[in-house]
Amino acid sequence: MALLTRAEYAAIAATLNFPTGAFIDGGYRPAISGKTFPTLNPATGETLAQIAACSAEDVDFAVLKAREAFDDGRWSRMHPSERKAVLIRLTKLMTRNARELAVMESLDSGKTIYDCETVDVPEAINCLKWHAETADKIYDQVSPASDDHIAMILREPIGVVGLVLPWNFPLLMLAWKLGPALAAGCSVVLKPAEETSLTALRIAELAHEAGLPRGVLAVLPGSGPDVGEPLGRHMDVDMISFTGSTETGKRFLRYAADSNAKEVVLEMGGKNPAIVMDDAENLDRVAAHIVNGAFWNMGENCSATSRLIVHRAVRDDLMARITAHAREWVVGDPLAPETRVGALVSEGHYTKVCGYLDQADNILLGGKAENGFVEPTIVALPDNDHPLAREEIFGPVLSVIEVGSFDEAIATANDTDYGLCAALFTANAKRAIRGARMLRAGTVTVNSFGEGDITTPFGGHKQSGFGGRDNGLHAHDQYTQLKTIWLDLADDADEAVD
Ligand SMILES: NC(=O)C1=CN([C@@H]2O[C@H](COP(=O)(O)OP(=O)(O)OC[C@H]3O[C@@H](n4cnc5c(N)ncnc54)[C@H](O)[C@@H]3O)[C@@H](O)[C@H]2O)C=CC1
Ligand code: BAL
Repeated sequence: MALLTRAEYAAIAATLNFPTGAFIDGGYRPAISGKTFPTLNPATGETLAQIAACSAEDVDFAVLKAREAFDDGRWSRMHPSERKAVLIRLTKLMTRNARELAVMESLDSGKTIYDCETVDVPEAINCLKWHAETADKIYDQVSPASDDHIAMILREPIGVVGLVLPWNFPLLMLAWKLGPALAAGCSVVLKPAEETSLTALRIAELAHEAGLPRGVLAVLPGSGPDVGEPLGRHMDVDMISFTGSTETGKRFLRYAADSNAKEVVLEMGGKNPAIVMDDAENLDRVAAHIVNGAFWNMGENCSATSRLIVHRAVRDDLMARITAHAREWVVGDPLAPETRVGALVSEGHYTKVCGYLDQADNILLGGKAENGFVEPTIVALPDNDHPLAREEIFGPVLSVIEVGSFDEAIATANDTDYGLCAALFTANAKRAIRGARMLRAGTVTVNSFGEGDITTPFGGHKQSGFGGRDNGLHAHDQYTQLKTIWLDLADDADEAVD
């Protein structure tokens, strides 16, 4: 789809109807308390809408309706091909409303319209479609039991699941989790991040227009303590799938331990290294990957390349190329199609990122921050112990650490509490494979930056991940549980029961 002009996007923005109610049992409704909270456009500070501020009583009601729906089988026992048809209809409705979703997402999050139009919306549609297609293609198993028995291993939907989402990819993270959860037949209570509730609320409406039965999907806007915690502690929620900070992720483990030992899958923070060795080829291409990895989505990305670990033999050449590429990234109005770096998601987050800029002594590029916007910034660090090398900044800030050998590069890369993604640039095939094996990360890319695609599992080692994976068929493991059914086939007359 060709991009529009800034004026055309502004005209669409002016016509948008923002959803404001919680979505429970097939329709929008106010929070039971009647309370609301504002959702802002971080690029302008303008209030877009007042949204229902849900709390524990809304969680109870949504879970009750989700449980009723699960138990009566209106979705969980619907024929898989019919579940698939409903989900495919949802993707068609999203495609029909793609432009509206892209503009809504950009206004609510500060993300660029360029990314919303070319990545977030099309990839969310593709992701839901991919999982929809699996609904009638995943088979159960029969075990190698004796001739007198048959043992079936069934994969059943786990039940009522709570999906707790971050604000950096509101629609895409929704699709990563909602696609496999609904394809598996689960009922879903979804909590968007309080900064970015709008597109999730709109998707719930489109899903019901597509034929999703009432009760199967609830969307509850509100704060972490008011909605996330009661969901995490709920005795009738079977599983939580969370994406966000490591600190909040760990809370969900405590909530589960204190309540019903529900399953918990956590996709958390990262401090992702990109290693560039002295034998890396085509440094200009390497530079383009590093810049994209560090500054795409304002660096508000769990897989962002935030540490460049570079061999000193190529450092100066590489840095010249990286700064040249980074200067091309236009910062500013998210609705202008040429913008590549929009606004940070909130004033609070902007203040946090500015606090890191204040700790940077040796800024090689950028460093300017104004009214919620931060320039792509490159900082040289003396070593890997500096706070900019250790803490997740979640802003467009790339730290550079110089090393003198392959072993030092790998050791520096692994010297972190996180283990989500890593990149390794080298022309030496043995080093590439050895390095990829030695790096403690869920995804390692060689001579590129990326997260894989919808077919490959995504999640972290160490404090970046727990309990399962998003994406690929592995995502379905989160939302299903195994059941074994043994059948005795022996002839009654021949068989003595001990
Ligand atoms: N891995 C990732 O993709 C993300 C990482 N982050 C990191 O986290 C930092 C802080 O951002 P936040 O928005 O505060 O992340 P967060 O992890 O607190 O928020 C993620 C989700 O958890 C919910 N939540 C927050 N507190 C909760 C609680 N006590 N109980 C239950 N649910 C709760 C939020 O409402 C949101 O829906 C960022 O600066 C960034 O470093 C943030 C968003 C996504
Ligand atoms: N990059 C996708 C996962 C995340 O940032 O939350």
